[in-house]
Amino acid sequence: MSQVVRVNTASPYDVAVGHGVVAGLGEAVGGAAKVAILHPKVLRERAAELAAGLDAEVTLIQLPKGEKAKTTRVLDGCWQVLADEGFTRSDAVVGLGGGATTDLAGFVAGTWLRGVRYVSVPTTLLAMVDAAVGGKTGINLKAGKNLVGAFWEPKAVLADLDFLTSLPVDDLRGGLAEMAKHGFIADERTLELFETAPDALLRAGSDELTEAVVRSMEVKASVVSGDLRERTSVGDAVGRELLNYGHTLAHAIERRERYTMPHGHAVSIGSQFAALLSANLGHADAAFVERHRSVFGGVGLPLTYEAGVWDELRATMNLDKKSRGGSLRFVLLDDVARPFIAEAPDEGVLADTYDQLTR
Ligand SMILES: NC(=O)c1ccc[n+]([C@@H]2O[C@H](COP(=O)([O-])OP(=O)(O)OC[C@H]3O[C@@H](n4cnc5c(N)ncnc54)[C@H](O)[C@@H]3O)[C@@H](O)[C@H]2O)c1
Ligand SMILES: O=C(O)C(=O)C[C@@H](O)[C@H](O)[C@H](O)COP(=O)(O)O
Ligand SMILES: [Zn+2]
Repeated sequence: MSQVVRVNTASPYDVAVGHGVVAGLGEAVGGAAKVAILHPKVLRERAAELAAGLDAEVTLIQLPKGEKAKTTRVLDGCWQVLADEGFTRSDAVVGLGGGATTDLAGFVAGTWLRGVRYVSVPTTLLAMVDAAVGGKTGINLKAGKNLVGAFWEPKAVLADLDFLTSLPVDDLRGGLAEMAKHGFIADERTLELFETAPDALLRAGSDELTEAVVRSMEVKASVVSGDLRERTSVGDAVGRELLNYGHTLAHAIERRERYTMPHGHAVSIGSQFAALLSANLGHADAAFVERHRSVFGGVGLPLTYEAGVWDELRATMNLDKKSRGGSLRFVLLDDVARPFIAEAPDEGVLADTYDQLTR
């Protein structure tokens, strides 16, 4: 079984999803004479197998694990390798790994010679449904998450579900957090799957997980097709910022944790905060807040965070990309698929909402 989800931006591309779709890598690199495959250590054997199957001179670049790949030092190291190997504008970069790998690899591709062909091969659930699709690439700084980056779209995304069989269950959970987010922002059926089959969603290879993955990719593809560069949120007409639901607090927590908390886990906590804030601003009702707890909590994701650290988190949020001038902006929901932007919410309400989250 394999399916294709189309991303309809100015440079359209396909996301192939199914078992064995990584076999399409040769075609996706489009006749490049040199190909660099960036991958974490855990995928070194798969990277070597894929390299052997390509009709190109392949350079394997092993990256540090997880967020440690998204640094200026690693980025500089990758540029040096491409320079040493003589990569030109007709060559290609492949990101084989989770979202940390695809964020870094996409940025390497987008910046080398001001941009070369990029192919994304996501190998975690989170990367398949979110990070590998949509062209956001970048790295973290000590000052904050994803503060440096660029929009650089892949020529193709190959989401091979076979990779999920080796993924630890906690990494599956991280992907489920972004999928639950996609459910709340746009897709009631996804939420039903979380509510009726949470155990099946935690099992690589289940029909329920495959259905939810494809639905999630469709949500992501549809939003980025309408607003690739995150420019159109005005008043209640919310563009790509919709995909940032739960991320304002999540990114501040990740920074506070020095990027050791998995992104999806932070998104789960941040989404609880977003639901509570919406209720406290008089929008969502108590049942909607409770639905967040049961959907994210039902697959074992965290729902609360430490008391007494609001001031630090709040200061980090000033650099959130949705902020304008000194004002915070939050993407919130009245209900499923009913978004609005909360501009500069009252600071007292924000602090009280955080207090509720810590209980
Ligand atoms: N660009 C975007 O639109 C976007 C969207 C969502 C998240 N992100 C970013 O994605 C990152 C999180 O991605 P993630 O959750 O995939 O984390 P990750 O990339 O750190 O991967 C999690 C772990 O799984 C390992 N791994 C990868 N594939 C494996 C496999 N098939 N089997 C066993 N282990 C495997 C990795 O080496 C890592 O240790 C964050 O940096 C986040 O900011 C980006
Ligand atoms: O694709 C998007 O747009 C998103 O916001 C998806 C998020 O899940 C993702 O974590 C993204 O990297 C956040 O982007 P940022 O612009 O807030 O750094
Ligand atoms: Zn995210």
